[in-house]
Amino acid sequence: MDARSLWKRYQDWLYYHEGLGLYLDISRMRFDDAFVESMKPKFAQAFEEMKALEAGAVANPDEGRMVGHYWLRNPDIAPTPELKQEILENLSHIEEFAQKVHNGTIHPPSASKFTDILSIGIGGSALGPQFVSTALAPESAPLGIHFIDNTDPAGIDALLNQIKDRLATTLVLVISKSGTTPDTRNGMIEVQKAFESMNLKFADHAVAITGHDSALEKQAQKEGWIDIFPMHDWVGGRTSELSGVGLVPAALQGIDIQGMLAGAKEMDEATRQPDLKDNPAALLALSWYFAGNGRGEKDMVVLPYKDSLLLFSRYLQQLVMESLGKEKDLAGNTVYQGIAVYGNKGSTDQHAYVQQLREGVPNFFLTFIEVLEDRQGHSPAVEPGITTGDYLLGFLYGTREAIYDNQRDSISVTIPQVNPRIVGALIALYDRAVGLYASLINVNAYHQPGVEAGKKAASEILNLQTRIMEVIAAEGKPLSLEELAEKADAGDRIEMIYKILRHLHANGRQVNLSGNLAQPASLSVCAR
Ligand SMILES: O=P(O)(O)OC[C@H]1O[C@H](O)[C@H](O)[C@@H](O)[C@@H]1O
Repeated sequence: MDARSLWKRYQDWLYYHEGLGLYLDISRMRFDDAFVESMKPKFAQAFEEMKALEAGAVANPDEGRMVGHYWLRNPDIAPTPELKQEILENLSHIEEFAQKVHNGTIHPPSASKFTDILSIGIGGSALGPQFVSTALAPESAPLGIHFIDNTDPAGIDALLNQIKDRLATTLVLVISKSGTTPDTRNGMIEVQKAFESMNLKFADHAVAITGHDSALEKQAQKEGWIDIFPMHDWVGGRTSELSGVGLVPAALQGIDIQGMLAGAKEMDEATRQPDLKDNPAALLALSWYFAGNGRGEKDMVVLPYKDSLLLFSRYLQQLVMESLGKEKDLAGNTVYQGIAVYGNKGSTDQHAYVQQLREGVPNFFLTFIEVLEDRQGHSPAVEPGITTGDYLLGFLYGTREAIYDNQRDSISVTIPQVNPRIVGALIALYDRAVGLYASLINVNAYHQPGVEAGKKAASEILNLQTRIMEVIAAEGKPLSLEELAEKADAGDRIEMIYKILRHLHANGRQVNLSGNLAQPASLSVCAR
């Protein structure tokens, strides 16, 4: 297509949201009118399903749950007055709590104010808060935030070392919708021990954000933690940033959570439009469907050309891949659906993998995110009349042109600046795009059966470790791996037994291994 035709296509398909100052350009997705026509019946159904979802239908049939994250930013559309009331009360509770922490009404036993937040959570109980903190935390945030989002002992040590002098003034958020995620429970136990080692009462520093009646809620109540914020079963982890999961840490950092909610609400109104061309989420879903032939045949590469949006791609990985990456569709067909997401940040990534995107395997489509405001304040020239921000613009659009010239498609989202309203709007835009796309491919976007399989397998490995340790302790003399597996009635798990013993040995724990670690059959093990 020549420049003139491209310019016309750009204008024909340009979406602009005046209130938010957000542009969406899908002109570099090379679909034709026939494709758009062919998709209209699917979109009509998708809009119907989305309307029912927002009205309180059980849109998550596999778990028998409603899907209500849109109600969080517009309680008026909640399906019952009780739900509306709960949402409003929870929001007031969050704002009052943050205010009391900021003014010292709520403070640690030995100081007038809390100085730091330690957030312990994983998946949707971490990725949203991490993305928003990186994007929006003010330089002068009243409290700094730190995240334990994994059960890595060294990672926990590194973080605790970082804040050890401020533990006495640290507020701990334990975030877990289920209240039973092992990684989060482990992090909490290690942090509790750190507090106890410094004669600090953990409960005087702890807040729970968790599902009603969860094990975590019961623990927080029993131990008298500072506060508990409820999570509803109709908000999934990956769509929980505008629930207490995201709003409590954001408010504590002095981020304008009402602005986030307002931006999301404004975007939700835009993505309710039944006309494809007036609906930015539908335009995204159309582009994704086209790119991957409705089967995720191409990966979604997300490239924000702004450091503060660094974690947006990581946030989208969970939102997109945990929602769409499903083996079965709603009719029970095996479909192996999904869209792989990766990315980091623009211009930086041009020096990493953009080489492959430009010339290599064409198995992706790019999403550029352009922020019009370069910075707060004046930019010096790095060349006559040229600033660093001009370079960023040049690199973004230069890359867009270079890949398009080599038949690689891209979407461009342009926002005026990174602020709470716009971040809220971006979250809402992708919530809806994923929901519409899920309808187009007929999958349930709101459950995650695959994750349970992983958790189950992990607990079986831990049970095996307990079993073999019991056998080793009882035996009292060296055992070969074969003998140990036999006695533990785990003959088919001998390789895992070897790996468990290798890990214990590497950490100097409980077992003595003799023989050559590289020749497992030579090994014999006895209790330390
Ligand atoms: O918030 P939690 O219940 O601890 O769950 C944390 C995460 O666990 C699993 O990985 C789920 O698939 C995620 O959707 C969830 O965000």
